[in-house]
Amino acid sequence: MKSYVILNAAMTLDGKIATKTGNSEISGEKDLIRVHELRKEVDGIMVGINTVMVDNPKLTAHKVSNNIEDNPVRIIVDSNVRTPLNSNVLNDKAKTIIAISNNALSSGNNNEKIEKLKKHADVFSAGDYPVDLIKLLDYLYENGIKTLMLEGGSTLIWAMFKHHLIDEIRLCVAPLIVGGFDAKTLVDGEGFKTMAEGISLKLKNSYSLDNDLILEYDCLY
Ligand SMILES: NC(=O)C1=CN([C@@H]2O[C@H](COP(=O)(O)OP(=O)(O)OC[C@H]3O[C@@H](n4cnc5c(N)ncnc54)[C@H](O)[C@@H]3O)[C@@H](O)[C@H]2O)C=CC1
Ligand SMILES: Nc1nc(O)c(N)c(N[C@@H]2O[C@H](COP(=O)(O)O)[C@@H](O)[C@H]2O)n1
Repeated sequence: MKSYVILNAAMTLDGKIATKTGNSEISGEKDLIRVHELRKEVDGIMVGINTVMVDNPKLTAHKVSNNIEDNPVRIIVDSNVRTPLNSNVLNDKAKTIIAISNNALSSGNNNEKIEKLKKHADVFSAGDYPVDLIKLLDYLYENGIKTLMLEGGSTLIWAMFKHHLIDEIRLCVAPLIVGGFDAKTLVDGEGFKTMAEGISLKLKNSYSLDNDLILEYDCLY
């Protein structure tokens, strides 16, 4: 069994989830409240290590609650043990799991960093390289994370789609165009070769929040 995964992200009308400089402040205040209500509902929230390095997010429900018990378990997918020790995700506001690769664990080069991380987080290793997402989701489910919010970024979202691990999408489309070859889109990675291989979606809800459009889809596999 694996966790039920909800991908939540904000993108510009031209499909970017950050500008070429990594600025990702896209959606309006009402959408951010929606995001934090969702964080409060789910058991876990997962991001890739680049998101931690670029945004230094807290990944708590801080806009809607000060109660630590409302915060989801934070999961960082970090094959090479790059999580900075002063990251907000290592604060005491919620439990954190750092998922690393078996290669990073067995090389011996990261022992000191892993010991330091273990003072603030659980460290779980799966897959030689990169992190085996299927094993990770099994582990999360077995450890009580039945619902998991995936917040990004583009590389991790691609890997999760490639393995058919995303069940639902909640997307905020903001009325903005930023362009840029180097600006991250909702899904990057190597991509599928044909439309036939693409993930089919079923639109199940759409509504406006001030100037933002919220789209909700089920993934059909
Ligand atoms: N607008 C929005 O809703 C959001 C925007 N962002 C933006 O996304 C950008 C970061 O996205 P990316 O650079 O694509 O990085 P990412 O956050 O997706 O992290 C990717 C990294 O995760 C690690 N990783 C470990 N195992 C992996 C696996 N099995 N598959 C894939 N990756 C694995 C790799 O080191 C990989 O480089 C930032 O600029 C951030 O601001 C991030 C979250 C939400
Ligand atoms: N849905 C959404 N809309 C935006 O406008 C955003 N900027 C994001 N970004 C995500 O939120 C993280 C910051 O979270 P904290 O408030 O620090 O907990 C950021 O890293 C993105 O994951 N999302």
